[in-house]
Amino acid sequence: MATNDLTRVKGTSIVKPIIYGNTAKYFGQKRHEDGHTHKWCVYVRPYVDEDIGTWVKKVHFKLHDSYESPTRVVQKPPFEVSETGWGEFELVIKIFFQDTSERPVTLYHVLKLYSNGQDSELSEKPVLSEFYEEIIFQDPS
Ligand SMILES: O=C(Nc1ccc(C(=O)N2CC(c3nccs3)C2)s1)[C@@H]1CCCN1
Repeated sequence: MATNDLTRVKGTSIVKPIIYGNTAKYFGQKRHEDGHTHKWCVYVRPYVDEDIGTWVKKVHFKLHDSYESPTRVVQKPPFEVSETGWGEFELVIKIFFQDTSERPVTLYHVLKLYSNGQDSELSEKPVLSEFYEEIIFQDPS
């Protein structure tokens, strides 16, 4: 059965594995105009190579309230937000599905900028913090 088959099959579930998290890179110095030190990208990606847009309608990324327009709505893949900043904070990621009968899924991710704990920003190496999650659709329509 194609994973996008829309006929409802009782007693079945469809598992859609995803990766979510962030990459970050130190500028090399603090930016004078705003004190920012890093660029970063937060994302939701499929674990396997597929068009995630066939089953994800949009993703909300809720940044810290000090950011302009802190709730970023991404309506098509790639589901990611790129920003700059100086610190680490918790983001809320809310995933909405093409099948509107499916409730959205909310994930929480602490933005990681420093490889070895707070303020160890001297590393020129990119930082990666990502997690595996399985979205399970019970008795999909
Ligand atoms: O860092 C932390 N919270 C942060 C919240 C927002 C941060 C940030 O990077 N930015 C706001 C954004 C702006 N730039 C200009 C105007 S608003 C750039 S950092 C916590 C505090 C203790 C440990 N972690």
